[in-house]
Amino acid sequence: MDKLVIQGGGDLRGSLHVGGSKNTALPLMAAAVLADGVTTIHNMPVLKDVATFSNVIRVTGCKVTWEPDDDPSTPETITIDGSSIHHFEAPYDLVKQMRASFYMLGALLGRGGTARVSLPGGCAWGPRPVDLHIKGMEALGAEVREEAGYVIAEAPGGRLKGGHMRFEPVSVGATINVLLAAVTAEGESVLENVAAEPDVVVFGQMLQKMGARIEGLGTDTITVQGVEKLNPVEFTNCPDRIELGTYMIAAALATPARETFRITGAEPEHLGPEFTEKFRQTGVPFRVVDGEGDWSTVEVEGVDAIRPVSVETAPFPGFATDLQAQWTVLMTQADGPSTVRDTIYTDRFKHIPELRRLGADLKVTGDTVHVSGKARPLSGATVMSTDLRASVSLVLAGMVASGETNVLRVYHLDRGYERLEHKLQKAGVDIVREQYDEAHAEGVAA
Ligand SMILES: CC(=O)N[C@H]1[C@@H](OP(=O)(O)OP(=O)(O)OC[C@H]2O[C@@H](n3ccc(=O)[nH]c3=O)[C@H](O)[C@@H]2O)O[C@H](CO)[C@@H](O)[C@@H]1O
Ligand SMILES: C=C(OP(=O)(O)O)C(=O)O
Repeated sequence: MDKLVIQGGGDLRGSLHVGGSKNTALPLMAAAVLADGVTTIHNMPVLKDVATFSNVIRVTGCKVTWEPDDDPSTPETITIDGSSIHHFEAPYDLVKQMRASFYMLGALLGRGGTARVSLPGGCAWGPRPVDLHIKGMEALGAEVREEAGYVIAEAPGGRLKGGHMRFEPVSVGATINVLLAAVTAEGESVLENVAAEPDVVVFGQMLQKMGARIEGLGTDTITVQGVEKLNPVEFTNCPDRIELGTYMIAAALATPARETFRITGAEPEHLGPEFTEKFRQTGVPFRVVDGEGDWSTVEVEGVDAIRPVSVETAPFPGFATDLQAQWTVLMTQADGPSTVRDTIYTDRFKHIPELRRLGADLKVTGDTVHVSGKARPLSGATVMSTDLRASVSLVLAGMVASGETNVLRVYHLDRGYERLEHKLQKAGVDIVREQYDEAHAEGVAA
């Protein structure tokens, strides 16, 4: 297994580059399965999750070509040839590795009217049900049953029918899955209380380019007029908004006062107004300037003092739950107490005991973390990654802690941050990846 070893207290200087969005890349890949031909997607991140999903798609007989290179600043291109699809299944061994594999339910139903997809496996935190995904397929006329850990769905007569579905609560994944199925259903579908995250909007735009008739992207109601088939296209993925938010927080934490740190390849609009406003309230100056090509550069200026700012997560345009763990670390360096509340995943706090090991003064009551602020400085320790965003929060904390921090189980981090240690090294952070034998490591429970 790999761990990251960080010598904390150093400065962040220069720039970091944002890669293609993970949470958009995965539905874009699922969309490609709907077309009988070769779809090309640019600006793909080189991530474990993209590799896993490529394998999920390969099981169906579709050909996936992906040749990542070693330079994280150059975007990658993936091609998915849907013409040879013949096996309408997503097996447990792959689906258990990544929850978004469940998008194959909508993709396979939409493409062939039949799907056998494993239920997603163990969760990184609390319950993450898929009831809305299944109800959505039923609303489109699918006959769905569960058998031996698999969801088996059939469209009577081989094609789904338009239907009505209201999502409660708002769900990114269920909106995507039901859209995948609805675009080729016969007739009109009305989807209410849908997610408006940029991941969903950009995915919907690719479906439109493929010939889907969709209205209402980015609002709370989407209407679809089903078409018989979709065409393969060439499409460009958007930058990763969570990576951008993470780097803005890193810059606020570690850029020397009055120096400017640059985050390139960004799409700041995708962060949403709530994050931007809360970041502004911390007193850390930032501005958006033109960048290379289609994307922007965000310039963050280092400060002497960070103001405490409480946040509460909410569906887009609210504060993203995928940024709350990183925000908690930012608030450990603020000049006073604050709270971080997660209303989407009310128990997404597995990073808290680990941050406490670094000396952070944090208390959890219900869905809220109480952060005491900078009064208690952080110092290096060995900590364990438990999920993707938890693990990057530990890296951020390690960057500001005095001494050495060892972040174990970084395979979680590799799901969503492309070559993070290489990027951080270039920006002046003393961070290295090392192999370790967890079972025999001193002081580490297996
Ligand atoms: C691959 C991907 O894009 N993952 C993101 C996606 O996850 P994911 O799509 O799994 O998250 P959802 O938006 O579905 O979850 C939102 C809420 O809906 C609930 N729910 C969801 C589905 C369902 O069938 N029933 C139900 O009750 C969940 O428990 C949660 O409370 O959105 C989350 C919320 O922004 C992010 O944290 C994840 O990074
Ligand atoms: C939680 C995340 O992904 P997933 O939904 O695939 O677990 C994430 O991207 O932060």
